[in-house]
Amino acid sequence: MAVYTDITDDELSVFLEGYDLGAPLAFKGIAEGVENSNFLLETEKGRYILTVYERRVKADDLPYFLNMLTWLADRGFPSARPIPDRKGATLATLRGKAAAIVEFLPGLSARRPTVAHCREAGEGLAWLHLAGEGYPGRRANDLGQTAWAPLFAKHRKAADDLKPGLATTIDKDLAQLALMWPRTLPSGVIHADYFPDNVFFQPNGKFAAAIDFYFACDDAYAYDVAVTLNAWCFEADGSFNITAAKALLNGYERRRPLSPAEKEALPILARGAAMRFFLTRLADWGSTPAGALVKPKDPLEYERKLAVHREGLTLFA
Ligand SMILES: Nc1ncnc2c1ncn2[C@@H]1O[C@H](COP(=O)(O)OP(=O)(O)O)[C@@H](O)[C@H]1O
Ligand SMILES: N[C@@H](CCOP(=O)(O)O)C(=O)O
Repeated sequence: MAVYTDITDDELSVFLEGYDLGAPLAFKGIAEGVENSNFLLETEKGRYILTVYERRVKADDLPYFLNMLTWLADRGFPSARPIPDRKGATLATLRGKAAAIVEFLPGLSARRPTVAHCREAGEGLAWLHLAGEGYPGRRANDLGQTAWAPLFAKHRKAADDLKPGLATTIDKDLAQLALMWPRTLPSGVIHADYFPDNVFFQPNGKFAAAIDFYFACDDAYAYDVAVTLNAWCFEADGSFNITAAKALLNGYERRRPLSPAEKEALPILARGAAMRFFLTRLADWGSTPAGALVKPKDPLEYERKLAVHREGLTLFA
């Protein structure tokens, strides 16, 4: 359960006095998620999500994320609009930690994404990329390719503990990725964590919304597509579902056609994207705060995806 910070009823009432949202009617912690503490908040004015930022989210980055959410919502993209307090600020402090209230978005995530979900998710991602164009905020991808080797250096032992000999394999992967990484692809605002739990669908299966923009940054659009392919198109048995992948790409291209260079780069981008999530999961393995009741995500799931990409993918005939 991702509730690291507990908020009492009194604290909530005092906090809400700063907003024009009326009195609280219901307030409960949300089990899903791993990064921040999230609460479902119902007030006399409506339903909201209260987030207390923890762990990886740097306070200095919060204006970038919150202003982006406002930017996207202003352009009609279905992301959660931040709610300003009575002074117009969207960033607040609660229990000494940064916090924000955002709009509650209806919709359900797909626990077992189908090919149709993949197509819709792909289209939603392209919509997000287009809606982000012109956003004036800048944030480098601090989990981009150049960050991987230094991150892995701190966790080599954990890798060998998980699977003897894995550290040497990862070293070789990192060297190849550094040599082959594309650096001139079209770039802009990317979500960078567009996993099934961060995408909502309407009851008719249509794309409804995207949440959890706290890894968003400037990077190649096709890298975001690669992160998404990895997150949505692998089967439980570890095989890559090419039909789902083609549907995802087809959905994406309904709104934003990929250039030949982007298509050509997808296999190496997908390998790098698998490395990125393997590494953060490896770093989290065993370092989850006591009492948070959060189950760390399995690094080996991404090590298996990495192994598939080592063999190379054929996405376009
Ligand atoms: N704007 C929102 N509208 C509706 N539900 C939300 C919203 N934001 C978060 N949630 C709920 O909270 C859960 C955790 O949110 P998320 O941002 O993914 O957390 P974390 O950053 O900790 O991973 C989501 O799975 C979803 O159920
Ligand atoms: N998607 C990442 C972990 C981040 O979790 P989220 O709940 O913020 O999406 C992973 O699977 O490793």
